Amino acid sequence: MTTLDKNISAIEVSDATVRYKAAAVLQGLSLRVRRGEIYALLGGNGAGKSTTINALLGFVPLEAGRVRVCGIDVAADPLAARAALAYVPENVALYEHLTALENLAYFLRLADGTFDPARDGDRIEMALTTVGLAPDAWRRRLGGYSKGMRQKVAIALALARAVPVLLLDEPTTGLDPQATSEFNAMLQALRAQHVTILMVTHDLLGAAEVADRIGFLDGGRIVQELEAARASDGAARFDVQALFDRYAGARRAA
Ligand SMILES: Nc1ncnc2c1ncn2[C@@H]1O[C@H](COP(=O)(O)OP(=O)(O)OP(=O)(O)O)[C@@H](O)[C@H]1O
Repeated sequence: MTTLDKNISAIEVSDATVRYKAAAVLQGLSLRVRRGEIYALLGGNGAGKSTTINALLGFVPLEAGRVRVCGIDVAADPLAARAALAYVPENVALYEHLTALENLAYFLRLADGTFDPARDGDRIEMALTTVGLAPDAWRRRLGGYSKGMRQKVAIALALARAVPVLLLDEPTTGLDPQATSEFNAMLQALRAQHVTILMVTHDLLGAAEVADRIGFLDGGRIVQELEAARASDGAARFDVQALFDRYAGARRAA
């Protein structure tokens, strides 16, 4: 994984404008996520959250501005930028008829032809352990997995590939409280490995539990940004009432 350097931006969006036909969806969006940081991007329907992810992945052209991932300009070198990213959609697409171990081995070999599960299997096991997938599930087909378990496999794949930046789209939607709490624990484990995470969500309270910073997107730009206070044990804490007030303020300001 990458070295933790809080001064280097893993994600840097500067004055980005994206237009679909007549409508400007991102309107001068600026956003920085530091290495090893968990950033939650909140916003109402149509605020431009998915468009922000698509801009990071180089799937939508910018009318103005710039997007960089680990210092790589997405427009100039989309393949190199994409190699630094793992995108985990709300509904993960992996092979249902393969086990977790087989899925990881297959996709790792696809990403790197020299990958050999017999020699490099430790990488897979470490990744599955970090995301907290119970070992008794490793040899079961994904067809019988819950949504939370599939998500763990997708994130384990990113970890095994040593991808420095994760983009998570609505990761806790449809997870039950147990799976949500496991997801939160997994994010802490990823943070310990200095993975940078941009998480798009509608869940303000969930974001307050795991994020280092929360940004509110409205009208295609960040209208409020809040940083968690650090407790003496190092844990990030938000004042939840202040968050709600700021969110309401953000929506009025937009
Ligand atoms: N390919 C497209 N062509 C035209 N308009 C689009 C396209 N994709 C998104 N839009 C519009 O851009 C706006 C922002 O969409 P986006 O999907 O980025 O919002 P969002 O914040 O992710 O919303 P949600 O929470 O509903 O997923 C919306 O008004 C949407 O209808």
